[in-house]
Amino acid sequence: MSIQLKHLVKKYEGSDTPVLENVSAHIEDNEFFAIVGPSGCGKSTLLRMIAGIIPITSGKLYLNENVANDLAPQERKLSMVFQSYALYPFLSVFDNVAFGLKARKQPKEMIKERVTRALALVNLTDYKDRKPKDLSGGQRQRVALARAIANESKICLMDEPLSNLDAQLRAKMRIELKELQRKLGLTVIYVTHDQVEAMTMADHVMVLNNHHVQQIDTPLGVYQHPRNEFVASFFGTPQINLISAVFENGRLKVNDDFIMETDSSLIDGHNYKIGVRPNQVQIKSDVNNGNAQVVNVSQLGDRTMVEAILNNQQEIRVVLNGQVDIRPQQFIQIEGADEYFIFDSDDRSLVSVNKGALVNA
Ligand SMILES: Nc1ncnc2c1ncn2[C@@H]1O[C@H](COP(=O)(O)OP(=O)(O)OP(=O)(O)O)[C@@H](O)[C@H]1O
Repeated sequence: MSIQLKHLVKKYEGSDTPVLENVSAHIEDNEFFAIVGPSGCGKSTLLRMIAGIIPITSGKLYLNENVANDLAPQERKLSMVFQSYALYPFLSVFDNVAFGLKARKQPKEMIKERVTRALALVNLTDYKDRKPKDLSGGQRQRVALARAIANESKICLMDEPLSNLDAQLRAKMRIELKELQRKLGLTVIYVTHDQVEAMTMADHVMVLNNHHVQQIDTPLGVYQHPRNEFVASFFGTPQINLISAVFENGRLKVNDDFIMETDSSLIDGHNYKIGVRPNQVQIKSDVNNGNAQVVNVSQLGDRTMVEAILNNQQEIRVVLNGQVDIRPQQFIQIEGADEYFIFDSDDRSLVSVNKGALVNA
């Protein structure tokens, strides 16, 4: 089932400012589509409009190329998995999974077959007689998932379904969910504020902020070609460095001491932001007198994160592979970047992707 959003707008009753403006997207059949963005940006609102739980203010929603704005939720033939699993505490796992099918008065044999298969898919066959209170968080999550699967709707909407799980279980469930989606050929729309979740699971990611879609792209696309400063800052840990600079005489002047080389021709006298991912910063650490002083070092196991101050002004985060022996107070030499982005300081859009050396003014 494909889904199309055309210029969707949502205003809640009693408010003049829209929560969402002009949201358009095409979600292909069998696609895992993630909606990401900070708290309050309207992710759940968008999902609820697609589900039919709240009305669309304007714009059109197409399900399989048919306008679906006015269809009741049950007519949309989709299933939903929420952050709170919404399981019935007094029903067994089996009956929880069977609930929707029973409510629709499906034949008994068919219900048994579908529920059994759904429970097997999520590895819960041995737990079918238990009550939700006797399950772990991850198992409860899988019951909710089995219920969505048993409905055999081809579209599954998920709102932060893994947010109540501990880090280890989350990582495991991400893989299981992705596998299930592939195996069953589901079209999944997945809401999360977690960039890692979006990056690891999705075929395409929609980044929402400030009532608008910032970018729709593949996970690599949003990382390698962020359309603006917000997207660049949202993806990647630790966060991208953003350094103010002005374009003068064919070079980006960071301050009176430093200049970043660029081969882009920019507007003379205009302000830009240099965006450098921490792992793209080139440094020399075995120097007596470098251009930056280390303020903090975090050993991350396989990597070392160094926070340093360039010329007592600009803070720069650097990530180095392996365990590197660098200490606070020490000087390092920041040499430039293997790759960096240039953003326009006014509208914060991406102007170009560069590589260059940081040289003395
Ligand atoms: N029923 C409602 N009436 C009025 N405003 C609402 C209603 N529901 C949500 N909002 C507002 O709409 C905005 C978007 O909310 P929404 O729940 O869609 O955000 P979200 O991106 O899912 O956030 P989170 O990640 O925190 O769950 C918020 O400012 C919220 O306060």
